[in-house]
This record gives sequence, structure tokens and C-alpha cells, in this order.
Amino acid sequence: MARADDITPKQTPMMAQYHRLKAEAGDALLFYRMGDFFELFFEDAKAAATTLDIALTKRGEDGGEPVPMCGVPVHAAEGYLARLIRAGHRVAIAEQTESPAEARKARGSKALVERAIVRLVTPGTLTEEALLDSGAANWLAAVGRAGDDWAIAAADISTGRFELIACGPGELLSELARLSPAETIAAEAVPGIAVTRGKGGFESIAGERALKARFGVSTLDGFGDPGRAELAAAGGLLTYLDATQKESAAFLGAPRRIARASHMAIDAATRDSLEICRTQTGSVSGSLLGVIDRCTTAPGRRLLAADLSAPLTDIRAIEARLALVQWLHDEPIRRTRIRDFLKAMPDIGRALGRLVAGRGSPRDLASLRDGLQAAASLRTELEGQGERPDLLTALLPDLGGHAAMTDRLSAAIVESPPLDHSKGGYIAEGYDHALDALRSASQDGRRAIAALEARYREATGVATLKIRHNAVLGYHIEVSAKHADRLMGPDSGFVHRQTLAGVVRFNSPDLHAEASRVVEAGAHALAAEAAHFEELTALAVGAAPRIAATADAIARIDVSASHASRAAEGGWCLPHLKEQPCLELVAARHPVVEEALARDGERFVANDCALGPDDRLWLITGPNMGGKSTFLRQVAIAALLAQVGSFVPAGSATIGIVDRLFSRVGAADNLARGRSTFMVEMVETAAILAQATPNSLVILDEIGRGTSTYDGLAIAWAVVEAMHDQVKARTLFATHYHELTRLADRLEALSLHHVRAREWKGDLILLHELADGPADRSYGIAVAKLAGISPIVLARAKSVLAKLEAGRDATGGIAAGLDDLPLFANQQPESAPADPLADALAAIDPDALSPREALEALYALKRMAAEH
Ligand SMILES: Nc1ncnc2c1ncn2[C@@H]1O[C@H](COP(=O)(O)OP(=O)(O)OP(=O)(O)O)[C@@H](O)[C@H]1O
Repeated sequence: MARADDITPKQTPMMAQYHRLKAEAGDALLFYRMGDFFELFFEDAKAAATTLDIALTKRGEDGGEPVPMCGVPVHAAEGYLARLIRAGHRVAIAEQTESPAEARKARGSKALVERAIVRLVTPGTLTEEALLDSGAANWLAAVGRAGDDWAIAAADISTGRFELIACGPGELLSELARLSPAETIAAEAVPGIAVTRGKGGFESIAGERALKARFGVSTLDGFGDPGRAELAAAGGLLTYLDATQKESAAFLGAPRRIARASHMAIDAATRDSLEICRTQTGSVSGSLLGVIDRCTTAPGRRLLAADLSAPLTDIRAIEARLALVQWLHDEPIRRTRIRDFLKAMPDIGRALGRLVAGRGSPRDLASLRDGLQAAASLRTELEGQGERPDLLTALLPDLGGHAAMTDRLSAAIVESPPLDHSKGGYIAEGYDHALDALRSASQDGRRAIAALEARYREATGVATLKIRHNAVLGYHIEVSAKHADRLMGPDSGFVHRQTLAGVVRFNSPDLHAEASRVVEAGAHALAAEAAHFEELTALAVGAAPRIAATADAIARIDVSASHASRAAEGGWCLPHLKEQPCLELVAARHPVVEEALARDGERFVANDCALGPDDRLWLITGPNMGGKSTFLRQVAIAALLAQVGSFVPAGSATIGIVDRLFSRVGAADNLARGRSTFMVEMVETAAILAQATPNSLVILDEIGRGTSTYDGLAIAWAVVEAMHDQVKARTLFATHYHELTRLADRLEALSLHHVRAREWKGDLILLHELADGPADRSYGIAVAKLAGISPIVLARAKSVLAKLEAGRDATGGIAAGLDDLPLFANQQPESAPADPLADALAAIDPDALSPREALEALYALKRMAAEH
């Protein structure tokens, strides 16, 4: 494709300008403004036409070649932008920076209109409603580094959130997984994640300077004195925001330093496996978030997703949240009243973000007016409630304090203003008398024009004469061609302007005078409205931190009410939190599976779980489809929900704070990263063994499948031993290797459990009920029958199984001898006895045997000899 430095003498000035802008836009698609369209050319046009499914045309030539082109109308650009961004493109917007008239005046009649890139639209720097998911934050994350230290600076400019997170070794990926950024930038490639190259500035000194300049401070002490890696990340982030937002300011609140230890570490694989905010296929519905979300506001939904991504580890902070949930839970009438207030709340967080970015509309001002008013009413309602939990009392001040602004906005903005402010009509009557006068002048003018029309009809005798308006002629008189003669006379008082196929158009001095009044008053009125809009926007921007605090308070109350409603619907319980690593659940359920079963009219079987220092590793066996994975997940979800500050789907729950949560259940192939299922599982297991602590909760499902039985069993065996003896985390381990149950004899904090099943008249009945002890058998063939495998294949499988089992009974099976294996045996296994018969004989002490025992020993030796 042609580049800026390829400009040839043959190139038109417009193409030269285009190439200059395109060089600046780099790999972003260039939206080149031409009148009412954004046009795309060359490769950009081809890419956009494919993604948007719009016609690819050609326009002129460049270097002798026709130029591919496509375009989108400016008024509909947002929708097209959304699709391009979702398809992974970035878009540079080149606007006209002067009008054609200004260009002509300044540089002659053929002058080219000046254009400049005013914004680079990237996934992490969006503010438009149409481009954003209202229920999720939209993070831009910058990864910074100083020596071996890593950090993330993350900004959601749609709401002004700004976080700095220092990451210890191995924590970077799980923190990025928590944020799930729309866009991640870094100075260099970062192993394990897809990053966009930033625009520089990833140095601590540059970061410090940029932060000080941005927030007008001379020291960073007020921001908790960020470390060098955090400063480097902040530097890269601010540089990128400047480069993409150009003159518009992105909304950024003061940075909050997030201490890593303040929330539960959950890596990306665990998030996928537990389907916390999205299912493995990417949808919210069917995820944990999807089944617990009862929020009524968009800020609430975003906070709920953020909370679920980062459960707390501080008991006091969790209990403060829980107290508010309980307060709302225990009084249904109070809850309903409060939720009614919340329902009326527009998304003030994002409205504010757009206003700060200079992309606001009168409707955003109306959202602030309505939202802040509703917040004030909610505050009055809450203040009227007798006893309140501390968290709520702390939130109350943030709900109010905007009276002056809401009064002003109520007086200034009409009830439901238009989204587009170019045509005016959003400033309310009575707010500005001068504006009212202009409007009435323009109205008087329009009335006078209507009177003129009546007068001209009478004077000319043309009853169909009309006074019309268009962009080219302005106000004019129009008659059909056959009546035109009556107005053509030199002293008719009409001046001919235009003859079209069926109509002829005229002007008149009177009409000209009235029209000028209308146009002038209209233009002045528009300008007056625009000035008010600017002033009101500035007012809102000046109060941005306080408005953002109100949005946060609303979100917290909404999330608490959501938890309370969900708990009331499902009969969930208030969890008790402890510092000690325990976990006791009575009658726990998996909320997603329970809901899915309920839809089919089926009942979920609740189960108990009790882990503690003396019994911290549960080994769970039982048939396929028996409910092992579901049980594992529901225990992890209970801990997660409790630490989020939610009630828990159980009869009762006592949970010792979990510092890290690991789940390897139903690991999927990760072919995209070039790893097989087995490889993924081993990599993830290695991560758990390295990172889990005695305060962690680990759930592992079928470790070791996907390789040969011997290898798989050996690995599973060694992992269980390591979890028990070295890691000492609370662990649930589901397996089909019955041989592992032998470990119960040696590992004192390991206990055996199974999901129950029964065979009845040849059919398998899965009870989904957890019981103590190992499963009696695997029921694999019975499950295969349930799945519809043909009777012939089943019959054959049964006979193969019978043979295998006979062999196992004779030899002790694949686990024969494992009982004697010393723990963590590094030594080579002893060489196998050369002759078992001789060994057995040698082990007999004839003097110690009774005659009867001697006879039995003789029989045993005979049997052995026969088998040999
Ligand atoms: N406690 C329960 N109550 C009722 N139904 C359940 C329960 N647990 C699981 N189920 C049902 O059984 C199905 C299979 O459960 P799950 O995947 O947990 O079994 P599994 O033992 O892990 O199977 P596999 O060993 O094949 O992975 C679930 O999809 C659900 O419909």
C-alpha cells in the first residue's frame, strides 16, 4: 500500500493529505471525514468492507491505480465503529478542522479542507454507550516493569477508575485475569498474554512526571507512594491515553494502589473452570455472575462483576459487606422500597465519563440530573431507617451533596433532551431570558413568514403557492411551473431564483427580511444553547470526583440488595468467616446446576463438606455423571461467594479465609496455545504445587487422565502425596483411580468419600449424594448404557471387563505393591524377586505353624505354583 513518503507529483492534494494522516494512524483504520461521511481507502477500505459487509467501490486513481474505497455515514458511525472494534480493529478518526467556507476564504476557491486525527479509538479507550457493555468495566491495562518487579496500571476511562497494582513473581497473569482488560499495552512482549505495543513512556521517571502533571501534585505521597514498576506502568498508560485521546481529556480519578494480598488470587484457568463471570463459551448467562445478578443499575452490575473477580481476604471488610446484605435480606419490605429507588437510576458513572471526555450530550446531563436526584431521595429514605449497618452509614454522605447541581440542571435541561445537540432544543424555557427572546423572535419570524405566504397566495391568486426552506436557497417561494408566469413580471415584487422540472422558485425583499430575522435569531439561539451546554458540562466535570463517589455508593447498595434478593430467593445462608483454614458446609448446592435442574423440574441434591487441619484432603470417587465435578465446584463457589460478601447457597457455612483458589475441573484443550489436554493439565498442576499455601483451597478433578493408565495413576498418586505432605492446602481430589484410596491408610489428613449410585433391575441410578468411604465400583459400563451405547458393544465390554477384573484379582492389579512404597520414595524400587515361590517358601517358619496352618500354607504354595 502507498505510504506517506510515496507521494508522487501525480498525487492530488487530497490523496497527499490522506497519506500523511494514514502514516500517522499507523496500523489503525483511518476514518477520513468527507462531508457527511467517513471514508476509508486502500487496504483499510477492503478490511472495513469485509467486516462491515458494506459495498467496496472505487474513487479516482492513485499512482495510476484505482483507489478502493468504502464509507459510513457520520450519523451512524458509532454502530460501525462498534463492529470494527469488536472485530479487533483500532480506528483513527480524521475530522475536518475547518469548514469548506473557511478553507476557501483562507486559501482560495480550490483550497483543500484541513483535517487532523482527533482520536484513536481502541478497545481500551471507549466511552460511547453503543460501544460498551453496560455490565462490565472496560479496562485498559498497561504492564510496567522495574528489574524483576512487575506492575499493572489500569484505567477505565468510561467511569474514571484508575488502579495501580504491584505484582510479585507469578502474580501478573492472575491480576490481569482479574481485570480481564479490553486492551493490554506494554513496552515489550509479555510471556503468556497478548499485548499491544504502547506509545512509550514506560519508565518510572516519566511515569512520576506524568502523574504529577496529570493530578497537579508535587509529590506522590497522597497516592501511597507507588513503587518504580507501578510508576513505569502509569507512565505507559498516561502516554497511551494522551496519544489516543488527543485534545480530549480522558476521565481518570486519582490512582488507587491495590494491595495484591487484599483479595483472593484466582488464576485464569480457575476463572474459566468455575465459569465465574463468563461461561467457557463466553456468555454471561449460565455463569455464576449470570445466576446471582439481581442488580437494577448498570454501575451495580459492573461492581458485582468486579467483586466476583476479586473476593476479599480481610474478614472485617467482608463482614461489613455481609452486614449490609443481611440488613437488606432480613426485611423484604425495606429491600423492595430501596430497590424501587435504584430502578430509577440512569448510568451516571458512564454519563460522567463521556462528559469529561468531551463526548457528552444533553442527555448525559439529564442522566446526571435524574440520577443525582434519585440518589438524594434514596439517601432521605435510608436516613429514615432506624438502625443501619456501618457500611451503609459510611456510604450515605456520598449519595447527596449535589443539590446545587441538580437544581441547576433541573432548571436548565428539558425533561427528555435529544442525544444530538447540534439542533438545539435542550435548554429549558425560563432558564435564560435572552435565549427565550431569541426563540420567540425566531418564532415571530416564522409566524410572519406564514402570514406572508397567505398574503402572496391572495395577491397572486395561486392557492398552491408555498414558502419553503432548504439548505441551499434558505426560505423561498415555490409555485408549480404552470403558475410561474404570474410571478415573473418585473414589478411583481418577486425575484426568480431557480427553475426545476415542475416548480419555479422565487425570493422577495419582505421574505428575505423575515427570513434573516428567523435565521439570525435561530443561529444565536443555537450558540446560546451551546454556551450553556459547555458551562453545565464544566460544572459536572468540576464535580467529577464527587459524582463518581455517588455512582460508587449507588453501585455498592445495589450489589448488596442484589445479594440479599438472590439469597432470599434461594434460601441461602449467611456465612461465618474464620482465620483458621477450615471449611464446613451443610447442605450446599451449586447455584448454576441447581437452576438448570429446576428449569427441567428436577431437584438438586444438597451435600455437606467438612475440611479442617485434621481432615484437609478429600479423595472422592464414584461413577461418571455421579456429581463429583459439581460437588468440587460448589465448594469452591461457596468460598468465593462468602469472601465476595454474599450469602452462600447452603444451609450453613463456616469458611476459613482462602488466600488462593485453584480449580482444575474439566480442563479444556488449549489447542490455540499449542498444548494438548494432558500438557495443559500438567502445567496447571505444576503451578498449583508451586503456588498453593496452607490457606489455599484446591479442587482437582481427574488429574492424570489423558495418558497411559500407569503414568496417570503414578502422577495422581504423587500429586496427592505432595498436596497432603508439602502443600497442606484444603483439597478436594476427584478421581477414577480407585487405587488411590489406598493412600488413606498412610496419609492421616486424607479421607475417602464417594458419590452414591445404585443398580436397580440392571439400570444405574445416580443418587448425587456424597457418602463416606470409597466407591464400591466404577459403574463405567452402566453409564455407557445410560448414554445409549448399543447392547452388543456393552455385552462385549462386560466380558472384557470380567477378564480384566479376574486378572486384577489374581495379580493385585496395577496398584499391586504400591502399599509398600515409601513416601516420596526417591530410591529405586527393589528388584523384583527372582522366584516368588522360593521367596514364599523362605518366609515360612515350620516350627511356628500349627498342623492346620501348615496344611493351609501347603495349599497356598500349590496354588501359587499352578498360577506361575
Ligand atoms: N447434587 C446434584 N443433584 C442433582 N443432580 C446433580 C448433582 N450433581 C450433579 N448432578 C447432575 O449430574 C450431572 C453430572 O455431574 P458431574 O459432571 O458433576 O459428574 P461427574 O461425577 O464429575 O462426572 P464425570 O466423572 O463423568 O466427570 C450434572 O450435569 C447434573 O445434571
